[in-house]
Amino acid sequence: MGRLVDGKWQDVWYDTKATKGRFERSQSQFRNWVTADGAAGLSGKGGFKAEAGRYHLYVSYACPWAHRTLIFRKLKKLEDFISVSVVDYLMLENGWEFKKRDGATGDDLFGSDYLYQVYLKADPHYSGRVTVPVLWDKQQNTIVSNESAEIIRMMSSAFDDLTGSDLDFYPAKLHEEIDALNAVVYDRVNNGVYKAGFATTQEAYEEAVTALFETLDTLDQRLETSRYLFDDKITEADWRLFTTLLRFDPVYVGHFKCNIRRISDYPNLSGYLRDLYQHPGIAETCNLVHIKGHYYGSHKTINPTGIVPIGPLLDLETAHGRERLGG
Ligand SMILES: N[C@@H](CCC(=O)N[C@@H](CS)C(=O)NCC(=O)O)C(=O)O
Repeated sequence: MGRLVDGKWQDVWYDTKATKGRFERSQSQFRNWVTADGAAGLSGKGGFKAEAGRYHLYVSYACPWAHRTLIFRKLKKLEDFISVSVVDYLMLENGWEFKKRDGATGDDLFGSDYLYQVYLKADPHYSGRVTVPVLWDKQQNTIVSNESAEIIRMMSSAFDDLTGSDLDFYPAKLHEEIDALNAVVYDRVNNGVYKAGFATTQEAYEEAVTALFETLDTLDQRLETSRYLFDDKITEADWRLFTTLLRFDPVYVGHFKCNIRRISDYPNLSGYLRDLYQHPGIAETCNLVHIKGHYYGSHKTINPTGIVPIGPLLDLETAHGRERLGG
């Protein structure tokens, strides 16, 4: 775990001293957008037109943020249009590494050893964290974006003329509602588990865990009568919640001490998780060996022995019974 400072790698863990033990996630710095015609998007510069074979994704199967992009690449039929490299699941003193083992592919573009070397190709003086996912432009040789929330929005629509996909996970009439729910789920659930797990004071931990379970309780109620978060059509908000729910019982309950309840204890969230997992194409994007191996093996300040628990037994394949709610 570490960061680049003016282009030099430094091996440092998150500093929570200045924030009373609270983990604060830093902002992603590459914020350009791929658009259908290459015009500038909501932030950054223009010049990134949607074209077949031009872009490359760097992901980790372990990472919930990168997992979003793998799901959108699959569902939006982008696999033949955007290539992908998968980092090794262990993230140690050199940050994310490229190795060819257990589904990790190595760096298919440059043969790099470490992901920070890819960041340095885009900006030799980069300062900041070296995170996945990364959307790379093979034409301009730079990073388009390292912000998953924005990469999935690009994938949602920019390539539609090429792929012929008309699946819309962010329908215009729901923009405000989806954005509002995403903001809560991001703060209290997606990032909430990290705030609990990386807290270094009791107060910071309890604050995060309390907010997390209050929100899970509310979501479970919402899903009592609604198959997905917005009635019977899957939206972006569902996929953003899914990647955290998938990791919850195998990792966040134990490793991040998010243990008031398990997802399997929630009557509706548990079936909802299975429903999304069983959606065509999704199981192939899920890799529990990388997920468990990464968290338990990489965070030595939390789990010094690196031992990966064998359990829990998961039932992701069993019937979810949610067809009764429509969709
Ligand atoms: N806001 C970013 C966050 C990405 C992120 O933090 N990814 C983690 C992996 S789960 C990472 O690469 N962490 C490395 C680090 O913080 O040094 C996004 O959603 O794309």
